[in-house]
Amino acid sequence: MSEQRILVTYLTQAKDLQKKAEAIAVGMTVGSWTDLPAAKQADLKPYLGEAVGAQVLDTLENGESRGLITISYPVRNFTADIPSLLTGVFGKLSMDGKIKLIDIQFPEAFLAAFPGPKYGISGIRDRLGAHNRPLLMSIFKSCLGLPFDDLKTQFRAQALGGVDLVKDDEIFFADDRAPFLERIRAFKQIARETEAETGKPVLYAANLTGPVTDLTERAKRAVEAGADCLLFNVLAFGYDALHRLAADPDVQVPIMAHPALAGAYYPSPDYGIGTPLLLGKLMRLAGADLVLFPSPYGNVALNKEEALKLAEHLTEPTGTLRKSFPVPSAGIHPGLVPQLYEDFGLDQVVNAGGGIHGHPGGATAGARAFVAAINAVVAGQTLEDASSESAELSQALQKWGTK
Ligand SMILES: CSCCC(=O)C(=O)COP(=O)(O)O
Repeated sequence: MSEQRILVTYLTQAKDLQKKAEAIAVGMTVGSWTDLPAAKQADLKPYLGEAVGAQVLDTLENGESRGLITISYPVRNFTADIPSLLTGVFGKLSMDGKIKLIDIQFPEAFLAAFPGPKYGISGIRDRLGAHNRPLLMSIFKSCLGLPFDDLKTQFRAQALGGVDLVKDDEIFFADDRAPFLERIRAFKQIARETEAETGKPVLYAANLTGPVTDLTERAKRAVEAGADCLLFNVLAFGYDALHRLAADPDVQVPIMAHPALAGAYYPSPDYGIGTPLLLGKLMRLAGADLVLFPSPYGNVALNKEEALKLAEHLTEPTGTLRKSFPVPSAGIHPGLVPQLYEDFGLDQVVNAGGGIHGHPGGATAGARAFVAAINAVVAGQTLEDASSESAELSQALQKWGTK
């Protein structure tokens, strides 16, 4: 493991990108190099970073070059966790002028220290018995402050429409009117009733909240209460909190990563962390079974190339890590299902809040419209054709159109 190296790519600008890369390679590892006596150099060499590439993309008006630099770091510099990794390759560097962390490539030995998703795409599909189509998820709109009975009614309505998963709103922390364990038990009972009626199971993703020191215990209690899945605000709690939940053998449920806070990291072209790494590679490494991210077409759209790369990182072969489900989200309505299918394929979760609850016929009709749209695209049918057999889909297309 000690001979292996981690390759890190940054987007930055400088008069001389190669020189900047060399300075970072030293500065982020042993601190100084040329000034060290030979004996000290020999001692520290195994820890020294190395500039392995500099690629100019643009020449700026001030004469500087803007481009990609790649630095290799010895694996021995890190402990097997994401806080060590991010601090080691981008900690103080993230505050040192225009520099954006774009990608990290891991050697097998480093990857092997991370268990990754416990269920992944295949485990979730097995649990639902749904293998040949995108899954469908509905989001509570909203949760905060609502009486428990209203939430039960909302849950039943969504489940009756045929969704595969229902998730809490990510801002549902103050849940005293519908406490975490009580609503897990109540929704489980409703899920049993709706499955008896529709023949379809539905999984409920409950928002896991609380002090970070209590998370594992709360997750275990959720599992004992019958939880199917946990929603988790990974960036707010930190990747390592997800890692520890995913690695715990008693937390036997899939974990769904919400991207809340991601906008504080990725939108700048010059600073922060690129989305494919932030919400793709690192979420999977930390153990997310499903990862929500802004789709390229909705109300908080992500650049399409980045969204596709992000999904690729969640699903491409990576060591022994299971694949995470891409969940392109925000502003999704049934008319977007053909585009979602074209872009993200079979292995995705179609996810909607407003696109289900805003249906003129209510949430059950909204979910049915999505089910009809998903079945249509998988069968190679147009939505227009499918809408002649689904009044709910027809109404949805009238309301939202197909773009
Ligand atoms: C920005 S990705 C997270 C999407 C999300 O959590 C959400 O509530 C989307 O709701 P919508 O009504 O836009 O489907």
